[in-house]
Amino acid sequence: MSFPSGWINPPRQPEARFFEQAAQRQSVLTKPAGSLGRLEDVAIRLAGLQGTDKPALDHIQISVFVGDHGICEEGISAYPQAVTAQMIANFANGGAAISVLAKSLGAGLEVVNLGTISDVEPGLPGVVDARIAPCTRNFAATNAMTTEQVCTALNHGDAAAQRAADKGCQLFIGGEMGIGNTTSATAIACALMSKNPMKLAGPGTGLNMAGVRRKAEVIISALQRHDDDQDPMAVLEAFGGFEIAALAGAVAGCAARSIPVLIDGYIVSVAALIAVSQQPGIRPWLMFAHRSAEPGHQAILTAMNAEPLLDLEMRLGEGSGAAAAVPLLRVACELHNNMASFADSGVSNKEGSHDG
Ligand SMILES: Cc1cc2ncn([C@H]3O[C@H](COP(=O)(O)O)[C@@H](O)[C@H]3O)c2cc1C
Ligand SMILES: O=C(O)c1cccnc1
Repeated sequence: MSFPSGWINPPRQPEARFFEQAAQRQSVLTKPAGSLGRLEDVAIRLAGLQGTDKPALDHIQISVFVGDHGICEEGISAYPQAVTAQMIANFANGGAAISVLAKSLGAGLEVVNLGTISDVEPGLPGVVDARIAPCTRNFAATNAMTTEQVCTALNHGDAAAQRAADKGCQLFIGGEMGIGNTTSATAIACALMSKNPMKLAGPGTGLNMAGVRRKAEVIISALQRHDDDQDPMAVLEAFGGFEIAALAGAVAGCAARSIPVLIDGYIVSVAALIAVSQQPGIRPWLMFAHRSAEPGHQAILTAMNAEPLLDLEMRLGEGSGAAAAVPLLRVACELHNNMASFADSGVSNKEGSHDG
């Protein structure tokens, strides 16, 4: 199997003229310059990325990538691994946070099952069967994934980006579910950024202080085996997981298809960091929704020079933080598209004229 082209080739860059036009429009709307603060930036970003003078968010696609983690053998999560498969049914049955959010936003939702330890009932609506193996291998002992598995997962992510493109997606949100994946994500982040796991490891689903320490120690010893290779492929192979690799493939696939991506919390940000490490040209296509309560998130945001919109102390994942930011993005578009200009409204601008 070959790598998706978005993984190998740099994406097209968004065109400067749409950003410039949108910034120009913001400057003539009936408000003091800059007074809508970051809502102005959001509208300009979306207009620029969508290549339009009227940014819109009528077609939002959410793909939740799911996979189990061998590292759970080390006791690094507060929850049992069986929850991963159980949550697939919960996503499909509408009971998960992201299911409720997607419904309320009118967004498309699909769940990409990359492999779980426990069985998942076949034929659940909205679940894509992309099973690679029941679980990654325990990265405390060996590489989490083979090269082939990483490549397959990247392609599953790219396929999700293609499905989104086929539906005319204006904004893509990737989510994840996989008990143990904050450990995998932390190991990846530490490897890519040469950070100390004692600084980045956090409670995830709710470890106590001793649990967080133990989690950091597991990562420290795995990093020693890994021998400092910061190549994104090597890091994915070493630390997994299937859903994180697929997310990196989806982010790259969206950038390759000129689809803006709204990045969720800790785990999705790590997947974005992998994709950006592989292809720096992906970064302009990403917007960052929220700062997770997971303590390591800020370091990852800083590495990508990202200032997220929200800080609600959320720490769920599933794409929920990104979904929670969508109403704000929509408000930014409404204001941008529908406010009157000084010239149209007869309101005087700073210079006392109406033709601004
Ligand atoms: C019921 C439940 C629903 C979730 N939805 C997302 N996560 C989040 O928690 C997990 C990561 O935390 P850790 O590394 O500590 O296991 C991931 O599945 C993530 O998506 C959930 C966790 C649970 C328990
Ligand atoms: O911010 C996240 O993505 C997150 C944090 C804790 C657990 N699961 C996900």
